[in-house]
Amino acid sequence: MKRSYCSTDGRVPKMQKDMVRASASDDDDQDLRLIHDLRSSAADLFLREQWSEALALYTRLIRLCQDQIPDDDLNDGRDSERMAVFRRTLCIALSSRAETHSRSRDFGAALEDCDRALGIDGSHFKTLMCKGRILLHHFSCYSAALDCFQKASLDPQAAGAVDGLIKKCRKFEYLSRTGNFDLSDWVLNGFRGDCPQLAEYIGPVVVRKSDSCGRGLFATRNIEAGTIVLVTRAVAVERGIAMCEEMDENQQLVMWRRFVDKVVESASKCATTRRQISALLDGEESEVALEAPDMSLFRMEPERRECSDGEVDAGKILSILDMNSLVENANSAKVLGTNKNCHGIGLWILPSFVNHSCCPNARRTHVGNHLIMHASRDIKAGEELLFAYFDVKNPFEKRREMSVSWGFRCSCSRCKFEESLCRELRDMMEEMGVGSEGVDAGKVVFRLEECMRKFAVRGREKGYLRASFWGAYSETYTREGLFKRWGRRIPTAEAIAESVAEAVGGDERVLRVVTRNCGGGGGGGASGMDGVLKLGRGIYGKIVKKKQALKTLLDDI
Ligand SMILES: C[S@@+](CC[C@H](N)C(=O)[O-])C[C@H]1O[C@@H](n2cnc3c(N)ncnc32)[C@H](O)[C@@H]1O
Repeated sequence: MKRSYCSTDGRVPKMQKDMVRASASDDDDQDLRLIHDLRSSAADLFLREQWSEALALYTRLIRLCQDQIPDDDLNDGRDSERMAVFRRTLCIALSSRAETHSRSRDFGAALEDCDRALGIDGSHFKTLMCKGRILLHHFSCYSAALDCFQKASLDPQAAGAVDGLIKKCRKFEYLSRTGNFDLSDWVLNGFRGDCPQLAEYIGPVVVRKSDSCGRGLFATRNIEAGTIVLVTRAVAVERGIAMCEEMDENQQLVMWRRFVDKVVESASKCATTRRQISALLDGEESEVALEAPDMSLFRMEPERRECSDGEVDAGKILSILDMNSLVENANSAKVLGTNKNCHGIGLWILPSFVNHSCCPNARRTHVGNHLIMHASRDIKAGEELLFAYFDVKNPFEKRREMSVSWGFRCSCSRCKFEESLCRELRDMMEEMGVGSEGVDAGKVVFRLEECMRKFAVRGREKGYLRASFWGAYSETYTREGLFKRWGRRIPTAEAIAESVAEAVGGDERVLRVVTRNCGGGGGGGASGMDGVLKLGRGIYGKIVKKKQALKTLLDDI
């Protein structure tokens, strides 16, 4: 609604001019009053956290200002006083609407408004702060966020308030480049206070086609055991506290529903999130036909951002979540800083491309809503990084059942080896009661070791079979009576733990066997301690640099 005060030929008679001036100034007063009223009502709604109502008023205010500013007057320097007021008000209204969008978690729309406000006033303090915070906390664009805060710091309003954010951007930019994370202080402090804020980090990994399992995550260079390869925040996580150790079915269902709603909401508010989610495998399609996405999909660069509300197919999301969501408390994972009865389920995009193996080489640690993935064994360049989707310290048949319940038949090197065990060895194992219920665990261990000697099973394959009958080993080494009876006739707990960890990766149960068997966290002397620390590195990765922090984590087992 742009008003013209001119007659068709452009000239206005004197009397008419006076009348027009008077009515224009009345109109002006009215417009300014309306603007003032809208601003204060919107601000009031904002303070009361009534986001959608506040958004509606800010949108009216923005339209009103825009209608007063002729198109060619934007940014052309011909500013009348009146236009200057509208432009200033438009900038403030856009900035306030950006803040409101941000509070209602519509970060894409918030950024669009920030950019429009900064188009009017490139040094607008409130907008620079809003944009910087969104880029830092939501889009993980640390350099772009730093740029905003540095500009904001020149404003007198900054008064040192920006220094902390500038420092944080610099630190996060460094972490996202190097992966040099260290949670030692938080661990040594007994996980007190807020959990550490982590930067997004994509290490030496790439998504590409895997030979037998659709797409997978592969190492782009040799990776040493313990190295962090990925730190990434969840699209959404839902948690609940179990009354007993496990959640009942009803609780699980409620948690799942809330989780699905959160993912759908995130997807509906951000096009990048929608694109990332739709690149994941869903139960309906064949993974053979799926292409590996470009790694740029996982980096939220500012120029790739095109966020806005959009349609989401909730049915498809549900099917994707079925295949890709991860529970935090799993044998292949460690949750730091939460109560043991707290159970969480979440969706992390890049880790969703990690396939399963019964001899995995990667593990995850959960800190807040972040997933930290590390190599649990040395990994060669070009090798696939693999998680254990279920407890792989089980015999072959049991693992086969579990992989089928996941919808696939695992054909990892360990499954292939155990499937192809020669008939005689299998018969001998069966005959000796290896793996049967009710058989003395020490005897099972003793007999299995005998069998492997007889059939010259060596190295990693020995570790595979030991891991398959881990239950018997664990019982034998931790139950005093059993250990007294069999201890001298079987290998030491450290030797078994090392062989199992080499073959299929260690976990807390393996560590517990070593520490208990050697009489406490120190293990048996210096070499025992070295073994424990090595196992600990495999389980926790290099998330704590200080040895004392690692010892604290191990003591907690
Ligand atoms: C979370 S997705 C892993 C990424 C998936 N391969 C892709 O292309 O997106 C889980 C699915 O991958 C496949 N998968 C994972 N590990 C496998 C394995 N060891 N053998 C066969 N298929 C596997 C199964 O279809 C499983 O349901």
